Amino acid sequence: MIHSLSLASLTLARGERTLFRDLSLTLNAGEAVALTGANGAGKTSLLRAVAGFIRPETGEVAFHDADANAIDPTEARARQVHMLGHLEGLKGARTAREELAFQAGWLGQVHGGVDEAVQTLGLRPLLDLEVRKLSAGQRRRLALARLIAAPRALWLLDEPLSPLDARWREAVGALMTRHLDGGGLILAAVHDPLPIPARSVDVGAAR
Ligand SMILES: Nc1ncnc2c1ncn2[C@@H]1O[C@H](COP(=O)(O)OP(=O)(O)OP(=O)(O)O)[C@@H](O)[C@H]1O
Repeated sequence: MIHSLSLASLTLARGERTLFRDLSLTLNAGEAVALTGANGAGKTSLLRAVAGFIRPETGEVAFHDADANAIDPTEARARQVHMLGHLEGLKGARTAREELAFQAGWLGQVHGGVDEAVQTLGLRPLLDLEVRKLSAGQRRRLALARLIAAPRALWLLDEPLSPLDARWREAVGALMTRHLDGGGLILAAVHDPLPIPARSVDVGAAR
């Protein structure tokens, strides 16, 4: 299981533009880091680089287990990392129930995981609605279900709380705390502080 994530001297560019240079960061089991910075600073791009969707110009993303052995990045990303982006990866024409079943099949749910996610995220009244008919906050809760249904060590979350109301921010905060208490890791791009203790890293400062 991933016990630490390290970013060493990462430089990221999109097109002609360098977003940031030489960003280094270590995240250990039980810790959360909040990536901050202005619009366009590169927070989402950094999450995507950790997830393996963008190749850095320089530097390295490495995953280690509890014995400090390197985990093959492809293996780590395929089985031990959740990336939850703005677009959430949901299909509008599916019902919430179909979406949950699809996600669970795709990601490999634990026994009873979907039921637990439905319960924890208050999804029961939404199950027969098409995803496109859900509000932004309801859709986000549906997207967050995969974190419960198919547990993985490292959560990469892009503004996870932004569409949620106070009640669900608190509930997702409790979910994050439980994840960290169980040895999980959270790297989240945010504009507002996370409702859990987290180190802040200003992506915009690494220029
Ligand atoms: N696919 C892409 N091709 C080219 N440029 C891109 C691409 N995706 C993002 N960018 C550019 O990279 C820069 C950083 O974008 P990114 O989404 O990482 O910023 P961010 O810090 O997450 O911003 P925000 O706070 O607005 O979400 C932006 O200038 C954006 O236009």
